[in-house]
Amino acid sequence: MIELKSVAHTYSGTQAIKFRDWKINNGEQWLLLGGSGSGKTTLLHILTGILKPEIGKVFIEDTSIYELTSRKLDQFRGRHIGIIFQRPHLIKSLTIAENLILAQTFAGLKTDQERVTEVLASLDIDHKMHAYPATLSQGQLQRVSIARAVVNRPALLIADEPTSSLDDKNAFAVLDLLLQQSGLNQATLVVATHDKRVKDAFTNTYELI
Ligand SMILES: Nc1ncnc2c1ncn2[C@@H]1O[C@H](COP(=O)(O)OP(=O)(O)OP(=O)(O)O)[C@@H](O)[C@H]1O
Repeated sequence: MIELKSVAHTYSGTQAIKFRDWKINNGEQWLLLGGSGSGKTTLLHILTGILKPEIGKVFIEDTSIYELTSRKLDQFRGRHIGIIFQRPHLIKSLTIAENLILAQTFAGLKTDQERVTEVLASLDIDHKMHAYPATLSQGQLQRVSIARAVVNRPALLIADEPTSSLDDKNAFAVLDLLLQQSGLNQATLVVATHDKRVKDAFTNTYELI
């Protein structure tokens, strides 16, 4: 379960952004909606352990994440949170498989080549396992970044604007993959977007105003 309790944040020189309490049960799929400047990125950073809110608490699987030491929080993030950015951030000098193995190592986990192959196969991209990122298409890179996000079986899978730069066909294809992967890996899914096209795919919505 993921819980946001009495969270608010103030950047220096700006008004406080207050976030409604939010309880997400395991396996649920949520849309985080909000217009430009409403605080979506701020909230994603708070949820993913990147930004400690000025006040309030964030619990992931009973751990109050901002009470961890920074080293423990880094490992916790690697193990329990998978993030998919709008554009894939892969290491160019490593192959696709090596990029996924690095994600395991960063999380303090043992290298598990079988899991890497399994995840790449579930996204139909295992044939590119030994290729370098520069040789893949954008759509293929997007699938690899989903694979990297789920490789450690995170409790929470977060996607930040995964569809807004895509045409209708590709936007729905990426959305299908996210929903499918969150189901396969029993991960809670939060998709942050201002892309109203994806609204119907979710029953749960947390809206920032
Ligand atoms: N580092 C910062 N310093 C000061 N103010 C900031 C900082 N980051 C964000 N803000 C302000 O906090 C508010 C929320 O910003 P945030 O980036 O979370 O919004 P958003 O919903 O993600 O917007 P968008 O959809 O345009 O990316 C905005 O008013 C923004 O100007």
